[in-house]
Order: sequence, then C-alpha cells, then structure tokens
Amino acid sequence: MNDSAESAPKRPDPQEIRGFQHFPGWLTAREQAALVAQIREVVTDAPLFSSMTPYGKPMSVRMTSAGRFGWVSDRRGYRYSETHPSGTAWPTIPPMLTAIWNAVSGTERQPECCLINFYPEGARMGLHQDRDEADFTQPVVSVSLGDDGLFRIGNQMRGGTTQSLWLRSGDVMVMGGPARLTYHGIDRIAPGTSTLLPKGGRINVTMRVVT
Ligand SMILES: O=C(O)CCC(=O)C(=O)O
Ligand SMILES: [Fe+2]
Repeated sequence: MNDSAESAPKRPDPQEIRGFQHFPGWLTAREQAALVAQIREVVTDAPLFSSMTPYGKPMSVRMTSAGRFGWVSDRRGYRYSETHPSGTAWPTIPPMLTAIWNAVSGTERQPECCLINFYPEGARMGLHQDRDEADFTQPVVSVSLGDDGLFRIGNQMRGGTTQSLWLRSGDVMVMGGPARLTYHGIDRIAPGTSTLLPKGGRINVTMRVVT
C-alpha cells in the first residue's frame, strides 16, 4: 500500500451529459499548477492573440496554439494554420496535455492541435460546432483551468433545448462519438472562483486531431 503524497491520484469516473464525457476534477491542485507552468511556456513562445471573426468582429477570447497546427480566425475564415500570426511554427504540445489525451481520448491517434483559449472576465464563446477537422471520428478533449465557466450544450443541429453545467478548474471533457458535432459554447465565466491564475480568468485547452 502506498498512500504517500506522490502516489498516482485517483481519477474520477466520467459523467455523461448529452454524449459528452465530463470528468470533474481530473487534475489535482498540484497538477493544475504544473500544467499552467507548461502552458505559460507555450504562451511565451507563441503569444496569445485576438482573432477577428470572418464578419470582422473581434472575439472576446484570446488564443494561441501548440502542436503541428494552430487554429486561427480572420477575414479569410476559420482555419488551421501551421504558423502563428507572427509567422513562426507553433510550440510542441505540453507533455501533461498529451498524457491527458492518452488517458481519456480512446484513440491511437495523437493530437495535432492544442488550442489554448484565455477568457478574461466578460468573455464568452457562442454556441458552435467544431468542424474544421477532417475526421469527426476523432474526439476533441478539453481541459479547464482557473475560473469556472458556464458550458452550454445543445444539439447536433442548431436550435432545440440546451443543458448547462459549470466547468471547473481541473475538469476534463471528451467531446466524441455521436456528440462530436454537438453545438456547445461558454455563456460566461464566474470571476474569483479560482485562485489558480494570479490575475484571474479562465484557460480552456482543446486538443484535436486535424488531418
Ligand atoms: O472553453 C471551452 O470550454 C470550450 C472551448 C471550445 O468550444 C472551443 O475552443 O472550440
Ligand atoms: Fe468548440
């Protein structure tokens, strides 16, 4: 028996919600802090930037990416790009994130994009589908850090009833299977609900197979 502080943490079982698999509290507080440090290294090499929607409206979320591809949005539309807007290649995906992917994704393939979204107070993300990837049999795996975010889940087509839940720091969500194209978004974040990020706000990371 090993009950030292270094023993592997017990991971939560998933809770199913409209086909999404929610793992509340997947990461311990210590792991969350370590992951934030790895994400900071990415952001140092590939600074957060504000995107324009194809309609010319600025998004309230700032973003950057790691991996072979990054997600960018500008007047040419939403797309994956092999370079940051500054022209450089994206940093490699932090190893803690790859480990989460391997534990929950249920696929042999590896993520080719790790999109890092930063939500300051007041930021939101409207209901959308993630459909810029080539193979919808591959899941999207999301990790939340910092302030709570109110996540809304709709249906596979626009409209209909929705269901909401709070995504908390350390939660992991797998969006796969029949729910891979389900509409989802973030209505708002709850400022001051976490002390993980010294200046507050919420980070959400999504890992995706792109090609
Ligand atoms: O912030 C979240 O929890 C969801 C992010 C998301 O849906 C996306 O980046 O496509
Ligand atoms: Fe999404």
